[in-house]
Amino acid sequence: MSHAWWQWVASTDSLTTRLTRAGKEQPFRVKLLRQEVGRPLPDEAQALGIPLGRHAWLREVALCLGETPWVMARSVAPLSQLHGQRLERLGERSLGSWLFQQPDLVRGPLEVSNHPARFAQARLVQAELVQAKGPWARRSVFRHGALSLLVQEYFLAEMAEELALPSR
Ligand SMILES: C=C(O[C@@H]1C=C(C(=O)O)C=C[C@H]1O)C(=O)O
Repeated sequence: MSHAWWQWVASTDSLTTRLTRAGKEQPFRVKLLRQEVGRPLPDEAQALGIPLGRHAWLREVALCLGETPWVMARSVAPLSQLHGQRLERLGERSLGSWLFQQPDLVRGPLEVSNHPARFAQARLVQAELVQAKGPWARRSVFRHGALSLLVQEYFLAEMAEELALPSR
């Protein structure tokens, strides 16, 4: 992985904040693609340490600068661990704006994938505006009290283009 991408993929602070800064004069926007209760995919359930088939809150967004999606994201939280956080009310506010306000927040290790296209398409709604293609994907589990929240992020080729990042 190039150093330029490492600065993004390995960062553990708020991606929302980084994107907002990198986008300069372009406005940062969370485009909500899908938010529902459903069953996590097997590897998502495994990452969360929950049995297969348990219901979870699922959220898929495109993180955009101006009209261009730079990152697609899919987040998963076990329904049984949600007590009053009202995450479904986030709408187009960034999940990070809530997460990084939690004083007890702990972020688990980052997993990185360099085959995100296949990985992403199996998960993300095929948004009419973008096929989730890009060089890198990452995910980690955030813990806040009894809540575990899996956040998966797919860095898109458009972001590489706009920031003149290397292909990998
Ligand atoms: C975890 C963060 O929140 C971002 C915002 C998301 C959302 O609004 O659904 C999903 C993934 C993250 O990239 C962050 O900003 O680091």
